[in-house]
Amino acid sequence: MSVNVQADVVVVGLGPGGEYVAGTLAEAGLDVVGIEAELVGGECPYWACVPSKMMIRAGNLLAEAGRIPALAGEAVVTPDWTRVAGRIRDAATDDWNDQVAADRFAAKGGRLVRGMGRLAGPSRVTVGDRMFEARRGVVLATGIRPRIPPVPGLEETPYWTNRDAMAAKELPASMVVLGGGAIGVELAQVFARFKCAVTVIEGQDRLLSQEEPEAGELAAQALRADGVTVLTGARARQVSHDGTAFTLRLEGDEQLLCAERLLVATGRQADLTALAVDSVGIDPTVGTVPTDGQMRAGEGLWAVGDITGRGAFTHVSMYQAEIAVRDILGQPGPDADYRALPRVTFTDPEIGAVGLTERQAREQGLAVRTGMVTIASSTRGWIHGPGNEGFIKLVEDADRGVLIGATSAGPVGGEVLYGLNVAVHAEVPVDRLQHMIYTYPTFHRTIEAALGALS
Ligand SMILES: Cc1cc2nc3c(=O)[nH]c(=O)nc-3n(C[C@H](O)[C@H](O)[C@H](O)COP(=O)(O)OP(=O)(O)OC[C@H]3O[C@@H](n4cnc5c(N)ncnc54)[C@H](O)[C@@H]3O)c2cc1C
Ligand SMILES: NC(=O)c1ccc[n+]([C@@H]2O[C@H](COP(=O)([O-])OP(=O)(O)OC[C@H]3O[C@@H](n4cnc5c(N)ncnc54)[C@H](O)[C@@H]3O)[C@@H](O)[C@H]2O)c1
Repeated sequence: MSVNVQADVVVVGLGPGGEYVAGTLAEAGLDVVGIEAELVGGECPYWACVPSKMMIRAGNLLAEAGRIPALAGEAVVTPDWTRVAGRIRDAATDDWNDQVAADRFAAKGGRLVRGMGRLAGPSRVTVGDRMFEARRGVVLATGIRPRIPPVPGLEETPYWTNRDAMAAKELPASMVVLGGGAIGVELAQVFARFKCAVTVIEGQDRLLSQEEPEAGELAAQALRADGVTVLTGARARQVSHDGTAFTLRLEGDEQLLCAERLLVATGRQADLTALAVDSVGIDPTVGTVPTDGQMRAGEGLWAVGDITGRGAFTHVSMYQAEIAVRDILGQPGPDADYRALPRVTFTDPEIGAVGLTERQAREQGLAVRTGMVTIASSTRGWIHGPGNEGFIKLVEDADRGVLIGATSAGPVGGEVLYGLNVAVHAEVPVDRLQHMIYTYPTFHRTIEAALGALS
């Protein structure tokens, strides 16, 4: 090693989790080295949350215009992807340039090192031929990458991942989306709304298979209403590309699927071998970095964000980052608590959920009561008219009389989720929730009806 650099803290990976840890500790006066292989800010602002939500905002506007004839008159809209691509390039990503974020980190007093960090035993990280030694600790925040399934032929084709989709200057005429999870359903709907002929192939028997069955069914209905072909319980057997188009063969099906583009969205995984976590006694084959409640992964070692496997969401990475910062600064604070973990799939309708699904609760052997009411049956849903699909589903631990899970699907379903998030997090007794005043006529008033339906 030609150089040996000392610092208080070395943060590897400056996505939302690592950038927060590194920047906050630097502001607190520690000498922080932040190592980033690509762009400061990570996946979320450049290839994930932010650009995808810009696409969704645009797609939702088109869909909303389509609802005008039933309610308000005539509207003629002409979808133009160049507006979306331009906004992502100019406003969101600065043409995938992170200078602003790098300057922000430097202004806080952090030292940015560009390159691939690799652990070299406790408190040591190498980048090329440079060795960084941390006096107080190392924080791992390197995120996860697309998991490409071993479908014969796939590796040899120019398939897209989320990164290609976020950078698309124009949309293909047709696309197959492999995987009907969060990425698959969000992007399938947007692309369909911009007149791309989309087929989603999901291996499980429903979309959004981690969520309530009703959520997957609603997502499928919404996608189909936008013209998407949804194939569940389907798996690709073989993929090829002839220089122009993709051809997919499905297991147990002789029919061929052809499309201009193939988006692979079949989950994501960490590359812990590249990070050499074995040098600090962590098994790289486990796939995630185990941590305790203070985000400690070992002596002088912390981990935050997607690599911890506690929910691949920006809000989880930042929640964990806050805990790690406190712990590194020696300040006491509560352990990480994932009982009320919220997530929102930003389809139209939005599908938000918090805590356990009914099935997860039953598998824990709890005495479960559920209540479910559609948004359309509420006054606000009825007033809303077209686009009012959705429901509130509650999961109660009947022995304790508290909600332990909930799904809020509908227009602004992700916003309505907030009240349920508080209820699950704070363990507000159902009896108290049933006796509070719910504003009329709101979407969230459906929660009151769902509480009344608990059985
Ligand atoms: C299409 C898409 C849409 C999404 N939408 C949402 C959403 O709406 N809401 C939400 O909450 N979440 C969303 N997510 C998830 C969200 O993007 C992640 O949870 C979040 O980015 C995780 O942050 P992180 O800090 O753990 O890792 P990342 O953001 O992945 O950042 C890790 C950083 O580490 C760097 N790195 C990796 N290895 C090394 C190394 N060895 N040395 C140095 N640097 C390294 C990487 O270059 C990267 O910059 C979405 C994800 C995708 C793919
Ligand atoms: N709105 C949000 O918060 C948001 C949006 C996008 C992504 N994300 C995060 O990113 C993560 C990754 O997203 P994702 O959609 O890639 O993963 P995912 O795990 O959510 O969904 C992947 C889907 O692909 C299916 N699948 C796997 N292998 C398959 C195969 N060979 N053929 C057909 N289907 C197959 C799985 O059954 C699963 O339903 C999400 O879990 C989420 O944490 C969040």
